[in-house]
Amino acid sequence: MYRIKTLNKISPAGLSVLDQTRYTISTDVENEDGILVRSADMHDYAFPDALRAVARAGAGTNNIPIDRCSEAGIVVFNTPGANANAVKELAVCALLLASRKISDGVAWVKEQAAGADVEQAVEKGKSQFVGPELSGKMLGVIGLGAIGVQVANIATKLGMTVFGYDPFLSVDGALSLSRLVHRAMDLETIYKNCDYITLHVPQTPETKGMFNEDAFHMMKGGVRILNLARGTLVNDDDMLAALDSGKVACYVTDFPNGKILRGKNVVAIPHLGASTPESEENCAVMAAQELKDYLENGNIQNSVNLPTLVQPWSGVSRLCIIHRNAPGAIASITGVLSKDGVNVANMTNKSKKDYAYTVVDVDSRIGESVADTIRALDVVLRVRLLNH
Ligand SMILES: NC(=O)c1ccc[n+]([C@@H]2O[C@H](COP(=O)([O-])OP(=O)(O)OC[C@H]3O[C@@H](n4cnc5c(N)ncnc54)[C@H](O)[C@@H]3O)[C@@H](O)[C@H]2O)c1
Ligand SMILES: O=C(O)CC[C@@H](O)C(=O)O
Repeated sequence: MYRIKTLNKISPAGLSVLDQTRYTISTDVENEDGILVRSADMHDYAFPDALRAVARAGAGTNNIPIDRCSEAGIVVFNTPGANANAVKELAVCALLLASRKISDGVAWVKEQAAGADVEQAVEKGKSQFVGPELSGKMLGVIGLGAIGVQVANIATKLGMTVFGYDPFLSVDGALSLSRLVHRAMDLETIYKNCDYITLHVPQTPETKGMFNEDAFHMMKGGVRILNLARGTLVNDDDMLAALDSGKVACYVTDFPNGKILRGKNVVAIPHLGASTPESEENCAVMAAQELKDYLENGNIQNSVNLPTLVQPWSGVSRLCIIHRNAPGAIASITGVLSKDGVNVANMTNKSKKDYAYTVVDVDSRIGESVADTIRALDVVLRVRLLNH
């Protein structure tokens, strides 16, 4: 039986991917083989010995200690694109919330409910909630991944002139991007020209705090900012000052905290970007499939710390070896096999930055003693032996 721990509420459609006769799934299972997680902070999580994989049902993995996982030979998966449509739809809503004073207006109407003549109060008071149209305005999209591309494309259909910035734009991203979207080659172009700016980058050391005093200084007065990516991309103190001075006319964030809520013209959403039944299901199903294929077959797809490697079974035993991406690593592994008289039926090796993964199918059933000898090699971080 594989033991799977869930650290957040995971859609039942995802859990049903894991056959109950082979998987025990619960929030309090111990010494788990795999974890299914959404936004729970795992930075202080003590890894049990059995833990082999963490599957993030979502895009951002900044809640997971990736380096610590890699060193412990734990594969971290995410679900690229599985919630992109949900976030794109919320981004359209956020553009309107940033423009039309809808949330203030709605709250104000509720306050009038106690008064005698709501209709009259509405017609008299509505002028305080006037806000500009999107059509004809300039939008800057920072990060043209699964979400940014969709936001950029749909904004062109709202009549906006769209600039997109992504120095690491993938081939898939480029192919999906509307020809109406202009490519900005630097952030300055976005900051200096855009009336609306929306963030769709991951939290990395480079992007953390990127919206700071210097960035606001370059922006147009009255710019409207959307942040459905991560709260930490924005320096809250600098944002509060920019809101106060009117440099930023409105800040719509999916990541409220006690400090930013005190700012004027802040529209705070309770992290609803991916909260649709459709995207919760997509993410959970994809995460569970990734976990299952890794635990049962050693295949890796959509990992953020290890390479993609899918090998059809061709032997009776399979060694799955996570090791450092170092010269001589493969030779030392095959050296152990030939010394033990083990014949290799098929073997694949792939690397990603400092780490590599080797899958070896062998013709004969081998025991844990071969795996133990490989485990003892300096370059090796984790070895699993699977039998077909
Ligand atoms: N609000 C929510 O519920 C919600 C839901 C999904 C994702 N997100 C957040 O949105 C982020 C993006 O999601 P995605 O699915 O589009 O991810 P993605 O990986 O498909 O796209 C991210 C893009 O950002 C680009 N990028 C990285 N660093 C950059 C930089 N310094 N400048 C410009 N571009 C840069 C990458 O090249 C990539 O194209 C996630 O990392 C997550 O933090 C939030
Ligand atoms: O799980 C969620 O609700 C949010 C996920 C989102 O922040 C992501 O990065 O995919």
